[in-house]
Amino acid sequence: MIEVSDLSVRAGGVRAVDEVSFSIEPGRRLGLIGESGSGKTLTALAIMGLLPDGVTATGSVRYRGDEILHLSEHDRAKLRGEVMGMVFQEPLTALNPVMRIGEQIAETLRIHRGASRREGRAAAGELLRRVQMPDPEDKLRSYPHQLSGGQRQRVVLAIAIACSPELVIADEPTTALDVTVQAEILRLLDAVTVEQAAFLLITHDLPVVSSTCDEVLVMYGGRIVERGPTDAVFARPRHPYTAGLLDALPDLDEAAGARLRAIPGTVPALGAFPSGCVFRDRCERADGTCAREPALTWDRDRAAACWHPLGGPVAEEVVR
Ligand SMILES: Nc1ncnc2c1ncn2[C@@H]1O[C@H](COP(=O)(O)OP(=O)(O)OP(=O)(O)O)[C@@H](O)[C@H]1O
Repeated sequence: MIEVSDLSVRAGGVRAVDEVSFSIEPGRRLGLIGESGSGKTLTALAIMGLLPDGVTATGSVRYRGDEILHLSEHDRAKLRGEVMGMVFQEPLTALNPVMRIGEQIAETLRIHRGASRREGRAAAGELLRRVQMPDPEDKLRSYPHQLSGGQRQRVVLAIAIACSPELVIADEPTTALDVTVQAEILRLLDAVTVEQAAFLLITHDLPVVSSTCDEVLVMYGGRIVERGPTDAVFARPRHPYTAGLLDALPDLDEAAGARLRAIPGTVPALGAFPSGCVFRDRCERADGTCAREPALTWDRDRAAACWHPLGGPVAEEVVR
């Protein structure tokens, strides 16, 4: 459906994305991973037609066979609403600070679907329910600053899926959120994009890719250095960079029989832990001695870890 061929992006005099090619088929979930600065965001922005001034793209991006990379801004904006939706890292920058939530969602439907004011408002309420916003009718009248970060990201998601796009791109959709709502937003993204056609997830979070994506692309220095079915790439990484990324994760098999390894220097975050993480309001250590919050429990049959947001891992243990 979306075919990217030899896409290069020049930013600040350098080729930040270097002849990248891949396609996203309907119904597929593609993970784009790689270290900071490897070119993931610029790749997504080039697909969306949202590159900042002075940043230029060459190569080809095709939608249903038609070249879209160099369409006029007017045509790109139309495609963005109708065919592609994007969820950004920081929801505040994606929302208009002086416009009520309901109007922002309804505006998308008015522009792209020709909805009347009333229809737009009714649909906005329904979309807020779909993204599981608490008190959706009240929230329609709120301004972005009156919502929490997680609630704002739900609004961005509602706008992104308002016109049932064929592709949803999410760029680090949970990085800016409190750790306690990250898992919830990811579950929601997963659920709403199941109903959509294709999903491109940009993240540093390998466990999330592992549990969400069918295929994965690994970027390094602007190039794709490895690609393939997620299970195969994670089980047998061929590129040393991918192997290095995977090595940075705690090993659950090891954990089943021994103490878990702490990752030196990492701030505990969802991204540092394997899939199957469950966030609780309070720590759920087996012996019940830890009352810190928030805390993380993962794979409770085999291992559990507690951490404090400022102090790093405070305890790691095997639960038998
Ligand atoms: N507007 C810009 N002008 C100049 N250079 C830019 C611009 N935007 C990005 N770059 C540079 O392009 C390179 C790729 O940036 P990009 O944001 O795509 O990386 P990324 O892989 O998404 O990183 P992160 O995971 O930190 O978001 C980086 O070196 C970045 O500094």
